[in-house]
Amino acid sequence: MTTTAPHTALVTHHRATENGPAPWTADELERRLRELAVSRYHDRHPFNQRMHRGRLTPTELRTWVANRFYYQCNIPIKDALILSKLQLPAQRRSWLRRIQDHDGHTDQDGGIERWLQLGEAVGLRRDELLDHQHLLPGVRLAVDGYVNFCRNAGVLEAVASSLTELCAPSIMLTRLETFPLHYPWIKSAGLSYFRGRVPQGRRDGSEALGWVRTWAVTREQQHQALAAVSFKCDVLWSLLDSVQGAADQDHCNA
Ligand SMILES: O=C(O)c1cc(C(=O)O)c2c(n1)C(=O)C(=O)c1cc(C(=O)O)[nH]c1-2
Repeated sequence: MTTTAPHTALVTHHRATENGPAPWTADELERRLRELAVSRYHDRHPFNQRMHRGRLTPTELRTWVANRFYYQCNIPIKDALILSKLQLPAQRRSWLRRIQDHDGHTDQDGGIERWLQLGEAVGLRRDELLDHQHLLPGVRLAVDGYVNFCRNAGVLEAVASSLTELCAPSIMLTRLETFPLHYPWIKSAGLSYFRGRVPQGRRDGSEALGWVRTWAVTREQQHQALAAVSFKCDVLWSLLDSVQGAADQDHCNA
C-alpha cells in the first residue's frame, strides 16, 4: 500500500488548482464563519436591543413570543429535513437529538412545551399560540424560507445554516440576566426555555461547526457555508423586522 507523507498531503490540499483558489485552512474557515455570524447576528437588531434593555411593552413582548413560536415549531421540521440528508447512522443519531430537544419525549417536556410556558408567563393562551393567531406575514415568509432552504440545499449548506447557534447561548444568557431585572412580572419558570438552550446550543453549535470544518474542503464549498450563515442571519433579522414593524404600527394606531 502506498501512503503520502502528511506534509505532502497538506501541500496538495492547500495549493490553488485550475478549479479555483486554494481552500482556506479549517481554522481560517472557522474564523470567517464566527466573524460573519457575530457581525450579522440578530442580537444587534434594534428590537433585540430594546428587549435586552427592558424597553419592550408587554404587548411587544407578547408579539415577539407569539411569532417566535412559529420559528420554534419549524425548527424540528427543518431538522427532520436535514436528518434525511445525513448518510451515517452516527450522524443521524446525533441530529435526531435536536428534534427530541424541541419535541420532547412526551407532551410535558421539550423546547416547544417550554416555549408555550414562556407564552403563558407573558400572558398568552396556549390555544392562540398553537393556532398561530398572531403570526405576521413576514415572519411566516422568513421561517418558511429557512425550512425551504434546508429542504432544497445540500447537506453542507443545510448544516452550516444552523451555525448561528454559535451565538445563541450568549443571547440566552443575556435574556436570563436581563428579563428578571426589566420584566419582573414574568415568572422565573417561564424562562426555562432559555436556560435549557444554553448547553443545547453550545453542543449543537460545536457539533455542526466540526462537520462543516470537515466537509467544506474546497473554496467553493467554504463560500457555500459562509453564504448559508449569511442567509440564516437574514432570516433571523427579517423575523425581527416584521415584529418591529407590527410594534410601530400599534404605536401609530394608539
Ligand atoms: O433566541 C434566539 O436568538 C435563537 C437563535 C437561534 C439561532 O441563532 O438560530 C436559535 C434559537 N434561538 C433556538 O432557540 C433554537 O432552538 C435554534 C435552533 C436553531 C437552528 O438553526 O437549528 N437556531 C436556533
